[in-house]
Amino acid sequence: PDEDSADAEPQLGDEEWTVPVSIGTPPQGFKLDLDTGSSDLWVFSTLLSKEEVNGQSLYDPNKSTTAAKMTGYTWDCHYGDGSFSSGYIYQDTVTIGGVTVAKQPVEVAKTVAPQFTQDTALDGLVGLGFWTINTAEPKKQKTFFENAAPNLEKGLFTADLKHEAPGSYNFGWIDENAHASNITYADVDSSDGYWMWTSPGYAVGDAKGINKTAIRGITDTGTTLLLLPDDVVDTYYGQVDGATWAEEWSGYVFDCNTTVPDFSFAVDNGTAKVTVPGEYLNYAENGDGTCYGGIQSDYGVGFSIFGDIAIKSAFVVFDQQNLKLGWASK
Ligand SMILES: CC[C@H](C)[C@H](NC(=O)[C@@H](NC[C@H](O)[C@@H](N)CC(C)C)C(C)C)C(=O)N[C@@H](Cc1ccccc1)C(=O)OC
Repeated sequence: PDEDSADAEPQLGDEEWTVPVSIGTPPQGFKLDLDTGSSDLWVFSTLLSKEEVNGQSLYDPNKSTTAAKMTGYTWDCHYGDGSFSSGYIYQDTVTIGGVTVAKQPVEVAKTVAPQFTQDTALDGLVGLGFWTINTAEPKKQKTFFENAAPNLEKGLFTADLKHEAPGSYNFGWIDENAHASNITYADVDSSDGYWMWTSPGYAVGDAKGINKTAIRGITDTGTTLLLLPDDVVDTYYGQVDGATWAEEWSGYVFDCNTTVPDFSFAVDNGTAKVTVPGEYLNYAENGDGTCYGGIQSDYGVGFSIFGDIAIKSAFVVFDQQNLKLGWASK
């Protein structure tokens, strides 16, 4: 079907993926990070002081004939990585991958954290979580997808991120050519507003069976790494020669020449599993001959996070209509 697809460009060495988004009339173009771990659509704007802008594209509602200020509304985001952004809200026409939503609440940034100012690769976020964690006041607003879903063939979207290559997000349809195996679905618990699910277990390297231990976590396209419970992380690095937890990097590191084993997590009752190649788990060079692992601890978050390192190892279906999360190899 001519349903809709948005190419996702990998940025900064697979740290984040952005897609082209147009807002307003005439359309103003932006590179936004589709983030299933949050539910606010916000964009750098002309309201920002110039010290907080570093080349990002700025949305100017005064230049859009379809912009309408939502008087009295504000928004205020605080992310798990300590970053933040806040401002006012306009309704305007938003188009992503051929899907257009008129009157989409567009949160315009008046303040952004230094992490965002420094991140020249993105102009804002498109939250694809559930509206219950949208931060708009006095009334929470629906996400772009929740507003678009009624006009889509299916109430789902898919993420097909790739290692150091452009990926794609599709809205409303499943591209059967994009995945190799059957799609195995897990139940989603949306009560915290995230795409929360439970993996029944994991395996390190080419181990045949799985260690049966429940891993409850969210699938978050906006988080780069794979953050797991300490016992799983310790078991994994127990099989990585010379891996140690380094205070200075506040994480597990190992010699860059180390062969790093695959990591697999089970879906459903363990019948299916997703294998993250060891190559993806040697995430980044620290510059001193040690490399930073793609698997790290979820300590302090309260749940695990299946971030981009896991997502780019599979074809993922975010089925909001049936509250299911589908995983397939590709
Ligand atoms: C803006 C609000 C959204 C929903 C925010 N979401 C998040 O922080 C989740 N996703 C994080 C984002 O994907 C982030 N990495 C995107 C980049 C570009 C900033 C985390 C939990 C994996 C959140 O839950 N914030 C928590 C604060 C928090 C969360 C987790 C850990 C610590 C602190 C909050 O505001 O709760 C009311």
